[in-house]
Amino acid sequence: MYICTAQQMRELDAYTIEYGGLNELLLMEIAGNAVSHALIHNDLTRDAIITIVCGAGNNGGDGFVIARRLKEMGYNCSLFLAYEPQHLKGVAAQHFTIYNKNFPNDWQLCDQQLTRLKQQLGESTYIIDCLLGTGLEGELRLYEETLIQCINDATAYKIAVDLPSGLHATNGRIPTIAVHAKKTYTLAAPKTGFFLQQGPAVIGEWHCLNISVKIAAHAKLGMDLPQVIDDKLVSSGIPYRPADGHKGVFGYSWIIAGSSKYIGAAVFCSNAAFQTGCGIVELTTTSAIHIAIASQSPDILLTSYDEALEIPNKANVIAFGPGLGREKPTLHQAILQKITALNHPLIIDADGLYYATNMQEQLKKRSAPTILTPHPGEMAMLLKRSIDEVENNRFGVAKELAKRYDAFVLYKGHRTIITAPNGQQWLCPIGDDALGRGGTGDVLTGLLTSLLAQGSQPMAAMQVAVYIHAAAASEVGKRTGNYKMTAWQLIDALAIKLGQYIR
Ligand SMILES: NC(=O)C1=CN([C@@H]2O[C@H](COP(=O)(O)OP(=O)(O)OC[C@H]3O[C@@H](n4cnc5c(N)ncnc54)[C@H](OP(=O)(O)O)[C@@H]3O)[C@@H](O)[C@H]2O)[C@H](O)CC1
Ligand SMILES: [K+]
Repeated sequence: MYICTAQQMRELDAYTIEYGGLNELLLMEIAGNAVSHALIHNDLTRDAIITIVCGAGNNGGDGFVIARRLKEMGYNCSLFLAYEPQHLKGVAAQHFTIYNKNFPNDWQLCDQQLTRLKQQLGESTYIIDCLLGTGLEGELRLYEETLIQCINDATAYKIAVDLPSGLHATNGRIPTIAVHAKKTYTLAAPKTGFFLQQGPAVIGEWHCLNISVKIAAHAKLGMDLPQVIDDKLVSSGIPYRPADGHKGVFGYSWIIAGSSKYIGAAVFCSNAAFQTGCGIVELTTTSAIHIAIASQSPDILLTSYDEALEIPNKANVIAFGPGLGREKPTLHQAILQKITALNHPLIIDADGLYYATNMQEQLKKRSAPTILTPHPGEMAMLLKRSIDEVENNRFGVAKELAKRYDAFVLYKGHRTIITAPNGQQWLCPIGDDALGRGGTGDVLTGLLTSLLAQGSQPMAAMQVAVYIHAAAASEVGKRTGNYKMTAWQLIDALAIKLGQYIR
């Protein structure tokens, strides 16, 4: 499923109208119909008391269609207009006229004191938010701010049409206040703002409704749209596991990680790799922690980087970085030099990224794939910008880094973005605060290493890894509470989750 900015949505609308034989009036009818059907099938009970609040733009226009359709089907539905009907323009005005022909004067105006509206919202079981959609510009006006506050104050189940009013469709910012939706029925495509900044906090559960907009025309229009990772894609990306496979078939991961201070990073990364199906995992780390690791994880082969670096000849993927620390720059820089020259897929994570900043040109020349896995602080370090700057442009900076290093980039965040060297992007739509704990990043690197070792291509491995990692964490969080999930519990849950997604 493709993701659009507000501007891209407008261009695709215009294309649909010009080349698809549909006009704006019809598109709005299709949109309102699609939402009313979804509401009836998924949400509304027969005794529901529904209030639809409409603004003066086309988001409000969708609301007039929804109100008409629900009333036609006998639902108890009240329509509130934010502005006098004479302020309506274009197709929204036309749809209001159609509504008013079918249900003459069966609507109310949000009065100055908002007493009628507040009373109605208080008695409602559902509020359908059609105040503002993709047309929001700049700071919210005080009047709309007050209306949104009234909607949020009500206890009714709130459903946003296209997006919660007050949320900026493209950048995910909420300049003042936004409707806190339990659910969002978005039209034609989810908007980029759903996955950025404050967007995820207000959209609730979201569903995309097909309204005949020609999304497939994006390539013709020169748009490079990111896509959302979904269950199907994850299932198709899990490497095939033949029943007669032996350890040699399931790959050999070489993980270079850990230090006296960060023992856990090495343990979690290598165990995540081993416990998600990789045939053999070799961990190269400081000999000072060998005994601690061996007693905890006897399945992992151990070598030391305190002496000359031995390159395991069976290794088919290398991960470098978790828990290295920055205390031994000469040693770790030299290791990165050596492994960069090898013809293996190479994942660079955590402190490994610190050493990678000195090696952009060598990394760029690699013929085997390189995968960089920065969080926002590491992205800021790699691009020499502030965290605010990179976070304000997550899709853009991920592409820029991929291009600079000719690498795959897994840009961690509440909604992780993955990017191929050619700029193609995918977004993970799930993940919550259960993952906000030390060790979970090391687990992700281990899982990614394991999938590559088992034969996945880099893009598929990243898609599966971020999604399974997030889905497994949510499940553990549900069981233990999000305060309590440990990296070990997450590792245990990974293999079970992978099993659920195997075709
Ligand atoms: N995706 C599709 O193909 C379709 C989407 N539809 C729906 O159309 C809206 C977009 O409609 P648009 O008219 O462009 O914009 P909105 O309704 O979201 O917003 C316009 C109104 O918002 C007011 N506005 C703008 N900024 C502010 C602000 N800062 N504070 C308060 N109010 C603001 C604006 O008022 P003005 O006085 O500034 O004009 C307008 O009243 C999309 O989201 C979908 O719901 C189509 O129905 C079908 C096709
Ligand atoms: K809305």
